[in-house]
Amino acid sequence: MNVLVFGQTGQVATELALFDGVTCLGRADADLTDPGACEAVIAATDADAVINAAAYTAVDKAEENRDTAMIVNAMAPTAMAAAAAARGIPFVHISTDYVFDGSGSAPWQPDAPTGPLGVYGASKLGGEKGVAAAGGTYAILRTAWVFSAHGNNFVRTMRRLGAERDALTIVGDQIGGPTPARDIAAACMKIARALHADPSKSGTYHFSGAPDVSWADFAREIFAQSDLSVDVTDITTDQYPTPAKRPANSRLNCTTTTSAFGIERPDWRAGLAQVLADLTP
Ligand SMILES: NC(=O)C1=CN([C@@H]2O[C@H](COP(=O)(O)OP(=O)(O)OC[C@H]3O[C@@H](n4cnc5c(N)ncnc54)[C@H](OP(=O)(O)O)[C@@H]3O)[C@@H](O)[C@H]2O)C=CC1
Ligand SMILES: Cc1cn([C@H]2C[C@H](O)[C@@H](COP(=O)(O)OP(=O)(O)O[C@H]3O[C@@H](C)C(=O)[C@@H](O)[C@H]3O)O2)c(=O)[nH]c1=O
Repeated sequence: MNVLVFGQTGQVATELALFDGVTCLGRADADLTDPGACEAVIAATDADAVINAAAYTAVDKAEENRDTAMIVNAMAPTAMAAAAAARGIPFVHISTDYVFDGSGSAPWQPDAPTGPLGVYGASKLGGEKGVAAAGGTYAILRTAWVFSAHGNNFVRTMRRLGAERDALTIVGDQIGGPTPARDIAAACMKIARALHADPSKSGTYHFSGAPDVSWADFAREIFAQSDLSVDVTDITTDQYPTPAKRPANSRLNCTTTTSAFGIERPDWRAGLAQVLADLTP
């Protein structure tokens, strides 16, 4: 199957590029600040499916760059979904746990009420709504806390800070499932194939790594597996002020992803070991 991917340099796009039949589009091929250009690329493609792995992902910066975040994360995916619908090919769109308000402690079901706390989450929710309303075959795959050997992510941040300091304070009251980018790429490919065969599987799905942990415990595991001796102290969200609010409860219930596509939650600790091996020269 030939698959057109928006995104080239990002964590998930880099992993998607490793699959046969995938063509990745960078900014020079399709700039998401120009939704019409994204639409035109799909109108001209002979691909069997489209995956959108590009997004404005700078959570704090989005607070002051609302317009760009909205165009890239809401308007561009909406235009892509319309173009894919017009061509009759499935569209897989990646979204985020940050569409939820983080209340409670139960894992969020895909049809649970949304309530983004910041601009990034609101812009991603706008994209979800546009994709679902476009009338084509689609999957919205919400994931969380993505990490890989390249790009910006918590693992690389912790490795950098851990090399400089012997003690860190990390938020311990935000809980979620760290997710290896490699597993997200594999899930997107499997879902694209399944939708191609059976459009009735269209809908919103969840996919995150297991077990759920706090950022502080995620950091502890990163240091343990890296043989770095760093003392991690839990702090509360209030003690780590940021421009954008983050959800306290980012747990995602992924059962419908397993029942519809046979995709299980990956153990992120194994994914972390792979990523650290890739990072070590
Ligand atoms: N990172 C995370 O922790 C999480 C991510 N997600 C979602 O997963 C998906 C993939 O995220 P991830 O791989 O981490 O993303 P990255 O932040 O690693 O990469 C973002 C990608 O989007 C591209 N991009 C940004 N703006 C534009 C633009 N205007 N035109 C063209 N390309 C653009 C970037 O290209 P360039 O290098 O040119 O800027 C880059 O390739 C996104 O939908 C994200 O919202 C969901 C949950 C968690
Ligand atoms: C660096 C650092 C961060 N933190 C906290 C801040 C925050 O609550 C948490 C994670 O910080 P980050 O800024 O790396 O994570 P953040 O950019 O918020 O990550 C999010 O990115 C977007 C794209 C998503 O879609 C989400 O799923 C999620 O992965 O760790 C500390 O407590 N101490 C520290 O020293």
